[in-house]
Amino acid sequence: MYTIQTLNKISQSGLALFGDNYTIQDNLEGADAVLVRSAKMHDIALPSTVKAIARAGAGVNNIPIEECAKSGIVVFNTPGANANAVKELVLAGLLLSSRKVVEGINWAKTLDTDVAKAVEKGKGAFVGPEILGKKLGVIGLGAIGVMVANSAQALGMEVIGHDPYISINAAWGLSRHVRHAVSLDEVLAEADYITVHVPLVEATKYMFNKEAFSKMKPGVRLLNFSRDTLVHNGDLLKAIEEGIVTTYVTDFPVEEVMGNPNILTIPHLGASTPESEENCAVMAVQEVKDYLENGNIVNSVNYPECIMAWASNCRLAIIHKNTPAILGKITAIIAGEGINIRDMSNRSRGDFAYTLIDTDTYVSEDNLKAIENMEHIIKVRLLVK
Ligand SMILES: NC(=O)C1=CN([C@@H]2O[C@H](COP(=O)(O)OP(=O)(O)OC[C@H]3O[C@@H](n4cnc5c(N)ncnc54)[C@H](O)[C@@H]3O)[C@@H](O)[C@H]2O)C=CC1
Ligand SMILES: O=C(O)C(=O)COP(=O)(O)O
Repeated sequence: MYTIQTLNKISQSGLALFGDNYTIQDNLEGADAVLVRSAKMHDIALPSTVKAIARAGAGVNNIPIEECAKSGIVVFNTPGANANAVKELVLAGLLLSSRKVVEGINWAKTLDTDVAKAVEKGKGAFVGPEILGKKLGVIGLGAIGVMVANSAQALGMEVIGHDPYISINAAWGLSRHVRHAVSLDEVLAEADYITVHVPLVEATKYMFNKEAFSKMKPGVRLLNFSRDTLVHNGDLLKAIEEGIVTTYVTDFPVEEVMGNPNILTIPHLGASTPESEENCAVMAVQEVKDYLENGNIVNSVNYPECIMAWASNCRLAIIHKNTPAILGKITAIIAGEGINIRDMSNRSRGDFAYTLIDTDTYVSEDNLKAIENMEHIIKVRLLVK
């Protein structure tokens, strides 16, 4: 039996996949794994029973992934599972940043008499440009950025993209019409519209600051469907005052940006579609189940990918530091008991590593303890098929 805690509302079609061997609860007591969306986990003390956290979504800045790695908690996310939902809202955001639809609707709501006449008289206040032929800069060409770039191109925009770390898969998916911008400055200088699709990490925090705004084309429209603090809000407000930014569309409103007529605040709706919620939940549940039951690691953000088909009925799943000679010591303990190893896989990522070992028979309690007590070993699990 396994116990799962959900920290946010997770789609039922995903949770149903857990099946009878799982209990789902809303507290951490005895939890083997946690499912989360945007809830902040940095201040939550996790019990030692927790082996995995799955973020049903893309961004993991709400989870202390380094600390989790140190204590042997594997953190997963669901790459691409909500990308289409975000792409569709970004396309809406592009249009809303241009045409004064929100302002116009709000004004129209105030009309109650002689409406048709008032509309024709007042509509001149809500003129906004078309996006056709305008230049869109896409910063970050991952799951979302690629979809946005391709769709904007199909809508007739000229698209330039910047991503120094673009993956081969993403590059394969990118339309050949999207021009490669070698530097961020190139995008800032040329684009009429800029949309940002990078993760929030130390290196990207406040990437839109005073210096970046000073390099932008006056009148630019900026879209942020990624995270609040990618943009320095104080510098943004000045850039709006100075006429550099015409409209800022954000999916991450905070107090500082509320009430500004040039800022459209969307209440973090990027991934809020039934399709995306289901996709994310299904992927997150599959990842957690595969890890808890088989020891396989797929789509982790703090541990290496490691997948091995069962070669016997007994498996050791060992999380350890990525340090020399550790495998020899583990296998020496197993061999000392006269147990044969049928298959083995060892993968590393930065300071951490993971080893799966399938043995002919069960390693004894004493020797499991001996492995657990070795220097650089973080967590040991014995799995049974
Ligand atoms: N508004 C919403 O509801 C949602 C927001 N997001 C946000 O969008 C972000 C991106 O999501 P995905 O596209 O799914 O992630 P992804 O991991 O597929 O793509 C991120 C891309 O950013 C690139 N990148 C990293 N640092 C960069 C830099 N300094 N300059 C340019 N490119 C850089 C990476 O190489 C990668 O290709 C997430 O991290 C999350 O913060 C994601 C899903 C929903
Ligand atoms: O996946 C992401 O990074 C998101 O921002 C989506 O967040 P949510 O799952 O809607 O709370």
